[in-house]
Amino acid sequence: MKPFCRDTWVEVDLNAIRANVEAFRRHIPAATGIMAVVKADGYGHGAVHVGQEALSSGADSLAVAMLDEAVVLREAGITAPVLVLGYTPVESVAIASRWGIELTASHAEWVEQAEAELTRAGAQPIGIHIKTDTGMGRLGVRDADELLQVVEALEHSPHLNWTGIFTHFACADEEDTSHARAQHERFQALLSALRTAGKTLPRVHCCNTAAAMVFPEWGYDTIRLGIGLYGLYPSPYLKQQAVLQLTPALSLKTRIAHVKTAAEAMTVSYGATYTAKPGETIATLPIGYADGFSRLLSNRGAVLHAGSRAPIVGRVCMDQIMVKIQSETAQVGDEVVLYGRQGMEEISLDEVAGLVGTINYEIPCMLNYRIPRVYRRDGEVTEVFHPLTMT
Ligand SMILES: Cc1ncc(COP(=O)(O)O)cc1O
Repeated sequence: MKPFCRDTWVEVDLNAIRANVEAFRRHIPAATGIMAVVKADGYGHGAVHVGQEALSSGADSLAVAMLDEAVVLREAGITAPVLVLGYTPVESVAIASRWGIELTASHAEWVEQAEAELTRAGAQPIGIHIKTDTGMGRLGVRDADELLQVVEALEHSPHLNWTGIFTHFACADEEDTSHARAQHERFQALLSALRTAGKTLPRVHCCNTAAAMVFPEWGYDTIRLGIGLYGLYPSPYLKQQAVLQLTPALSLKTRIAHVKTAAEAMTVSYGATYTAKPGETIATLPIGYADGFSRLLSNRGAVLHAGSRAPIVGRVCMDQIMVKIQSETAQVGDEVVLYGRQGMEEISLDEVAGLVGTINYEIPCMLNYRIPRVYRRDGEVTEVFHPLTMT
């Protein structure tokens, strides 16, 4: 039995994941590692499968946003180092200890509370990376005094090992590099302050995809590779620069569920915002905004059928969309590409992001539990994972 009962699915090309890791491997210094960022369920691609492929392709650790995401990786049998990049409530630190997961600290009080919690729980020690805020304005210590307070709190915490220090760039994907350079200078000053205070530095990291592309020499001990792992560029500017050749890993596909040719003028979908002319062929596809296919694509987006673009007509519904098919021979069951390539045509995540007024990062992250993920290697299906039925 097919593991899913609606003909709409994501395809993830594991060869592309491997190729993207190898492209960065060739670009960054040999001594710099690769931490594959698989938060948000691997940017919608599937954290476990992408994490495993990244680790077998040259990455040596993984990163996620929250502890729950890290536990999923461990429950799937992944034993590589996993870092939680976001804030973890102190009440949960014993879970990190149980699964051997590294956490991020941004202030000394959290360290003291975490130590007390681990002592209370009789837990094993965990690794801690200190986050420094050099200009992202999100999490992290802001100056050398704060940083030294966190280091000293860690030095007085038998259950917390200082295993890393990092910062995150806000503008490394932009043509103007002044903000990124200023952040890097602040980061270097913080590292110098630690050395002056006689501290031995643990793993140091700062680069996201954009910084790794533009400033590979800032790789330090590891880069944190997110969007580039999935074959997407951090910005239109860096896509145009094409410092690296990346291969998009995700496609979104479906099959025609219904097709008709208008005998006379015919309105389509809620609000009757589109009127098909006599002779136009309209196909109905089983995907909608409840799947994470944006309603902003109503009367704006397009799909690929028989190697041609077919415009979305009428409003995107919760579970279905309608498209104006070019070919006379369209049939129920024909494959349609919503994101990705078909023949010589492509609908890129960049194009879709532009149509809905967001960035390419958000588009795959929106695809939710209703859409099964089909993994392919060398063109063959290796596994199907359906979040709706396989929890
Ligand atoms: C702290 C942190 N680090 C790294 C990333 C990955 O960024 P890209 O997807 O742009 O590579 C995200 C993030 O929040």
